[in-house]
Amino acid sequence: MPATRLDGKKIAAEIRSEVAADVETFVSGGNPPPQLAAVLVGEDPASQVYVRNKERACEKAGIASRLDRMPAATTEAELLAKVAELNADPAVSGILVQLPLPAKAAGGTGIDERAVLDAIDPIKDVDAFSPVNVGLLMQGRPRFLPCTPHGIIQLLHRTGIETSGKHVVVVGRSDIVGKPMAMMLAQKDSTCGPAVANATVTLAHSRTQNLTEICRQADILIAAVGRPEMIRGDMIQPGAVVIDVGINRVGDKLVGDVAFAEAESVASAITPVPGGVGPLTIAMLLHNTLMAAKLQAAK
Ligand SMILES: Nc1nc(=O)c2c([nH]1)NC[C@@H]1CN(c3ccc(C(=O)N[C@@H](CCC(=O)O)C(=O)O)cc3)C=[N+]21
Ligand SMILES: [Mg+2]
Repeated sequence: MPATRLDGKKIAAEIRSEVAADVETFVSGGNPPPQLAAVLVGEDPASQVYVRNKERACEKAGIASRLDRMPAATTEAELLAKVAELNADPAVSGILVQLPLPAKAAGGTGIDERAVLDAIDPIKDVDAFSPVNVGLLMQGRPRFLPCTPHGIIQLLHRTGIETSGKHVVVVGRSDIVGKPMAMMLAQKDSTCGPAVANATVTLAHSRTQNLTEICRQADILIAAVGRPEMIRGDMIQPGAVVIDVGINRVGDKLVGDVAFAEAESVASAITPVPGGVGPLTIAMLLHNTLMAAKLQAAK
C-alpha cells in the first residue's frame, strides 16, 4: 500500500484561518492590524515568488504587509540602516530579511548575513533567527518558534503522529531547519508548542558515516539537506514517516530532498513537494507576526 500523503497545504489553510480569526479578535480589541515587513535585496527569481506568496497570505489573514525592495548592489551599511528604520517603526510588527542575500558573484557587495540578522529587534524577529530567540528556544522557553520546524511540529501534531520515545533522524544541520528541528523534537513535553516532543533525535549531515543505516533506523525521517532526491527508498525503514523539507528547482520542476516515488512505496506517510512543508512555513510566519504584534501591544 502506498504511503498516505500528508497534506501540508490543507493543514496550512486550517492554521491560516485560525490566525485570521485571532487577528480579527486582536483588531476588534482596538489594536492596529499586525504588519509584516519583508526586505528583498536583489532580483533572485525564487525569492520573488516566496515574497509574493507571503504578501498574499498576509492579506488573506488580515495582516498588513510592506515590501522594501533594495538593489543587489546594496551595502551592508544600507541594509543595516533599513533594519534600524523598521525596528524603530511602531507600525511594523515583524521583520523578515529574505535569504539568501545576493552573493558577491551575483553583483552583491558581500553583506554579512549574520550581522544583518543580529540587528533585527528580537521582539520583531518572526523568523526566530536572532541569537536571543535561538537561545530561548535552546533553553526550552521559546518566544518565536522558527517557521519551518514549527510547521513540521504542527503537521505531526495535527495528523496524530506520535513522537514521544520515537527515533527521529534529521538529515541536515542548517541554522534554519535542521538544528532547531532537532532541538524542538528532543524537548520535554510541550515546551516548543503542541505536545510533539520527547523524541530521541539523531542529527545527521554531509559528513555522517553510514547514512543509509542511520536513516533506516528512523521512525520519522526529516530530510532537510537541500539536495534533490538524495534520500532514496532503501534509506527508509518500512512504515516510517517521511518529512521532506527540500524545495529544489530542477529544470521547471520543483522536487524535494526525497526520491518521492521510491519513498512512497516504503513509508507509511510522506509529505509531497510542493504542497507539504512549504505552505506550513508561511502559515507559521503569519502566526509569528500576530504573536509579535501581541508582544508589542503588551509592552
Ligand atoms: N528570512 C527568510 N525566511 C524564510 O522563511 C525563507 C527565506 N528567508 N528564504 C527562502 C526560504 C524558503 N521559504 C519557503 C517558504 C514557502 C515555500 C512554499 O510555500 N512552497 C510551495 C511551493 C511554492 C513554489 O511553487 O515555489 C510548496 O512547497 O508547496 C517555499 C519556500 C522560506 N524561506
Ligand atoms: Mg549538511
